[in-house]
Amino acid sequence: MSLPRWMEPLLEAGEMREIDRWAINERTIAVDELMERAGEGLAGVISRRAPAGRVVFVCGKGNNGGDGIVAARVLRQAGRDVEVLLVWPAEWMGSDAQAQLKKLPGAKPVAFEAGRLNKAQVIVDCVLGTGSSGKPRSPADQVISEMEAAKAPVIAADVPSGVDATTGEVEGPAVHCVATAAFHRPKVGLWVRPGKEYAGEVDIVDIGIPRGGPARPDAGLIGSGVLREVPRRGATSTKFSSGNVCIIGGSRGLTGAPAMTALAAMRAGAGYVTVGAPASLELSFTVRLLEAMVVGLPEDGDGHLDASGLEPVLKAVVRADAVVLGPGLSKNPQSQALARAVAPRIDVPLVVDADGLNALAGQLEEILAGRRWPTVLTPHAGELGRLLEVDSAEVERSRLRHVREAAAISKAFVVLKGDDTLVAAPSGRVAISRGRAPGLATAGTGDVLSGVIGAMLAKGMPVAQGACAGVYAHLRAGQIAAAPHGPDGVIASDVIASLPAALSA
Ligand SMILES: NC(=O)C1=CN([C@@H]2O[C@H](COP(=O)(O)OP(=O)(O)OC[C@H]3O[C@@H](n4cnc5c(N)ncnc54)[C@H](OP(=O)(O)O)[C@@H]3O)[C@@H](O)[C@H]2O)[C@@H](O)CC1
Ligand SMILES: [K+]
Repeated sequence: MSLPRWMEPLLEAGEMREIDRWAINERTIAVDELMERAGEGLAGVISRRAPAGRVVFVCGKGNNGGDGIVAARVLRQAGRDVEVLLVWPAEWMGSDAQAQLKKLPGAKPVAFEAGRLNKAQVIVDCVLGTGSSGKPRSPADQVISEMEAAKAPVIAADVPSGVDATTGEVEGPAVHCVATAAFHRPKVGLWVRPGKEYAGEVDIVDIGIPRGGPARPDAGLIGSGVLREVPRRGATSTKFSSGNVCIIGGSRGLTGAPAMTALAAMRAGAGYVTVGAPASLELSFTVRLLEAMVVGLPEDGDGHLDASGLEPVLKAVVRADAVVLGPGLSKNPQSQALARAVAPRIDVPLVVDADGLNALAGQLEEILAGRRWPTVLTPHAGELGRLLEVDSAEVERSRLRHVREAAAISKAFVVLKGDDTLVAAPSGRVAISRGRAPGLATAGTGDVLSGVIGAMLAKGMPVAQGACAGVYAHLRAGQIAAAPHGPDGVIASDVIASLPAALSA
């Protein structure tokens, strides 16, 4: 199935190779023609981003190196001071790259030497591209470390060397680039951390591959078009048709979380919001949430939801169109047992967040197996690690693999939060947020996200679309909240207040 209109496709290395092969074999476009356009495009990116000074190209033996040699020729012909350094002996290079070497005017390429990087105003990384696999091996590893240590900014051809184009994983040395010239389409690894941190700005270079190629990408960026899919209020709307969200959570000391989830759901357009929380805490919600309903639920006498509350919870959610389970729930064993009992019994779309997720740790498959309605899980790396029983550092190393694994096991849609928020479907499809909203790096913004997604699902959006609309609106609200004074000092309440503007754009 092709990606929805609001997703901008990203390619894995294998998919790019398939497209290249198709263009060459089926559309009779010669490799050197593709390489010529890639090199010209790369030269254009260099001219725009680094218009003056010496350009030092560091070229590997594959076609990525060939692209660099074309760009070096184009810039030399335009009068730029250009040097080409080869990582491997010229005779080891692929035939297409060797052919380009012969066309290079001016000084011959020389073997790589770290000292030569000192004279560069800009370094162009053409060592490894989509043909690379695994940790960089010698001599590429040493060269990559030297480029990383050099003072001059680095621009990458197609993908920063050391970054896995398909996964964004970085197993050994890699180069932090100010920009990456992505040929044909950006590769997935440019948008997934840690690879994303190395890619810098991503400039897309058209290399003349026609439409209609063979690859059916399964990953893409969430585009602004997703907000056009959000149902809007109209003349015949009622508070119920706008979306009825019920939030179950809260505990002594953790009343802010469900309150923010509720406010976020309302600001994202839900017309009717209920908070179900420990009975002794009812007043704190009543005074804060003027527009929401509050239902006091059985508790242990110390402000924690009690496992005996299953039936009252099911009663509280009976008219809801979507439920958010977990904000402020706490790790109290009784409350966790309640969450495990409630999750399979909710017959509307369910968002599980925060301590609701911790309740599912290690039992994802069993607990969610009985659900007949879609589920969205919204973990950060630590919570995903607990769900899958792996270290959070391991999740951070391979974010794409782990989010897909959790979605496959749980049959839920999994939203792995971060600057590169990843939304994985059980099918393996992944939608990726562009990110770049540092204002969101503060307490409570996760509670806001679960409320926004809850509102989208309550409005009846299909689950993948609703989750992505929620992620996009939340991101944009984070950017709007930071606009007047920068990201520092943004608090989650500012993000909530910015949601209507984010959704109206
Ligand atoms: N195909 C096309 O039509 C077009 C492709 N285009 C461009 O080509 C790029 C892909 O080119 P590519 O496939 O030649 O591979 P590329 O990334 O240059 O180098 C791989 C070389 O490195 C080696 N190597 C591998 N892993 C390694 C490691 N871990 N550590 C060290 N070395 C390693 C491996 O050799 P090995 O030692 O494994 O035999 C191989 O020689 C793509 O990104 C785009 O820029 C454009 O020009 C448009 C047309
Ligand atoms: K590269």
